Amino acid sequence: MTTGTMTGPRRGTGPTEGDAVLTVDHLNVVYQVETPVHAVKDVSLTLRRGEILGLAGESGCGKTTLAYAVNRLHRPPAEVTSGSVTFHDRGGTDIDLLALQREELRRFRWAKLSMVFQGAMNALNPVISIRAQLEDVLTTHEPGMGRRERRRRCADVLDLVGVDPARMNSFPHEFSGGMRQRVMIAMALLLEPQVVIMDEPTTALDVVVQRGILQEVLRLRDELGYAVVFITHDLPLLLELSDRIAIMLQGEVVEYAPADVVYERPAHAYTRRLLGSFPSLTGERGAFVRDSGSRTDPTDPAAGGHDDHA
Ligand SMILES: Nc1ncnc2c1ncn2[C@@H]1O[C@H](COP(=O)(O)OP(=O)(O)OP(=O)(O)O)[C@@H](O)[C@H]1O
Repeated sequence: MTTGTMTGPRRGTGPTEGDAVLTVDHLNVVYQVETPVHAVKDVSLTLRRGEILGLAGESGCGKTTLAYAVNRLHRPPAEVTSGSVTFHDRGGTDIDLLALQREELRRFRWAKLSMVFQGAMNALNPVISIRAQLEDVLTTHEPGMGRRERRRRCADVLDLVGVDPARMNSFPHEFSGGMRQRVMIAMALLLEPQVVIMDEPTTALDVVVQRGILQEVLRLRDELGYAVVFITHDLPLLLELSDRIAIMLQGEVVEYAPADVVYERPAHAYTRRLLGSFPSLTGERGAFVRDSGSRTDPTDPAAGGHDDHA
């Protein structure tokens, strides 16, 4: 699915070289089934602080397997057979993610690195209020936080993603899909992580709602400084959003470069084929997520504002 026309790729204004927050080094993941599937092959990537890294490639190329392994969410038969994943914490400590024990991992996830999954809007518990679900994350990770502060943090984070905090006591079914997805993004930002992995976070939503949410993710990235690994089939969208893009093919990263370089001088034949398969990249070009300013006009549905209230 594409999100319509565009003006071109983002040009390198991203974070400076060297300030890495996450390093994936020669990572290999194999599904140990009867005929083993080598789903991630020798992948090396560096995510810089505050960077948006787009990960694209056709269905089955290993994007989700890679994202899960990075966050240690993979389950058997998936096995990391070699390589390393290092998180470079803000305080200067390096954390070997593949070596974390269960309790350390529990503390790490959401707090330092959070993930918004495919179809995440359906991950909310329908019979528990939004407030209770957000507060639950805070109670688990910040047990010392007082009730009033918890409530304030939940309200703040909902406000950040464009959900009226006055609706905090509502249940997920009272929200539209777009608003539920905003709540999931709020949850992912609740503990102010340094990295957010978004795996097809908005593909279930219509194009206008999708753009509104992604504009928000970009604006918040500028405000809060987290880095994003953004996974989608939608290459035109990735070109708009990302500082750098990695293209995967059959488990391997075959192209890894700034968005404008991928667009203008793709090195790999597969990238050229992929670019050619999106008419919006070769036809007339229109609005551009990044060019629409920090906040969209909520009264202008074409601008992808907050028109997805339930
Ligand atoms: N449980 C499993 N057992 C065996 N093979 C699997 C399993 N899960 C995934 N695979 C295989 O691993 C490869 C990578 O799958 P993965 O879901 O990571 O790809 P993807 O790029 O995220 O696809 P999509 O875009 O459709 O989500 C595919 O060949 C898939 O068939």
